[in-house]
Amino acid sequence: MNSITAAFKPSVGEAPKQQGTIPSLKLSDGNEIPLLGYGLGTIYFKKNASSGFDEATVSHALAAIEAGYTHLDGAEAYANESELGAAISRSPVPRSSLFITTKTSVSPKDPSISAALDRSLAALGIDHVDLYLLHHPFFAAADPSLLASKWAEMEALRDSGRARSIGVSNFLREHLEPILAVARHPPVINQIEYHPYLQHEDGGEDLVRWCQGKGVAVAGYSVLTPLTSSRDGPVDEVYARLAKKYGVGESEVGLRWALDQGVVVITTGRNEERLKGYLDRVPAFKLTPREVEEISEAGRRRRYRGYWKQRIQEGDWR
Ligand SMILES: NC(=O)C1=CN([C@@H]2O[C@H](COP(=O)(O)OP(=O)(O)OC[C@H]3O[C@@H](n4cnc5c(N)ncnc54)[C@H](O)[C@@H]3O)[C@@H](O)[C@H]2O)C=CC1
Ligand SMILES: O=CCc1c[nH]c2ccccc12
Repeated sequence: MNSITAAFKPSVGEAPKQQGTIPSLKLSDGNEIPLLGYGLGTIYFKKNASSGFDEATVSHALAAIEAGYTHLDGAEAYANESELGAAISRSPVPRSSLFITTKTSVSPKDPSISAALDRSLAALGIDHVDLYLLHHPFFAAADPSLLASKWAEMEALRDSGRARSIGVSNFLREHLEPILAVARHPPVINQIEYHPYLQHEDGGEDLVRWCQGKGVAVAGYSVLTPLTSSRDGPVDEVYARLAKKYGVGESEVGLRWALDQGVVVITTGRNEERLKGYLDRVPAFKLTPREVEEISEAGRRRRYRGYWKQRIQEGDWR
């Protein structure tokens, strides 16, 4: 067992973890990231037409923080960084106990990553983010040399202290290699869609293990896809059996499948009971390597991608 999976297993012979406390993973730059995060990308509400500010989003983010989620995942593209900022400032949890991620979509219209981070910090009402990510590699589709040059801009943000850690999202090996070849501060994490129906093993290549082997941690989003947008599939029987065995919900089995591979999980939701249940139950059990593989094996019988399909079809990616 590696130090990552050890960190999220039930403690044996250690002081019991405080209920609702989420263990962390040490990143390659020495900073720590809580293994379970709450995302603001997929809780949509209509913005109030007059103020352009959505109180319902603030309430849900605040409820997540109050439940014990200290890792919050945002992005400039989600257009709700002000709402996340309001939740941060209204919450009783000190800023120093929170881990705030946001992301930039590098666009030809707005090429300065430093200016993008300043906009995000202003909207969030904070002076640094814990993790700043390049949201996707599409900006470099026509000119791959942009991967290294934009990464140098990210490194300057880390040097400035405005981003404590820097990483990428939706990157494949072909996008990471040119960066790893020249980086002073290599990306600490790659946040990707990861679930049993999208295991990134194309052509015998295992992107998750490849990243981890290079010191780039993996964070998974849409981990619960078999229970949400791609239901009635081949993993259902295994989820149901393991949920019964461990006395937990199927969502919790799905989350553990990723965590037990050392993958940080970004989930979300508006159902407070379900979210609190994750904090209570997910750290309290662990799948065996055989059970993880059983889910993976069943998942390989279906292929499904929820995000970024259109950009891939347009040839920005594969
Ligand atoms: N970097 C990127 O390109 C992307 C990042 N993300 C980040 O990840 C976060 C989470 O993404 P999701 O796909 O929403 O994650 P997810 O796969 O964890 O799904 C969360 C949803 O599943 C529902 N759910 C949980 N258990 C269920 C069950 N048993 N039956 C039915 N529904 C159930 C929850 O209510 C919630 O709405 C986003 O908010 C965003 O922050 C998401 C997409 C792309
Ligand atoms: O981050 C990925 C998915 C997502 C959710 N909401 C938005 C808004 C704009 C771009 C991407 C996304």
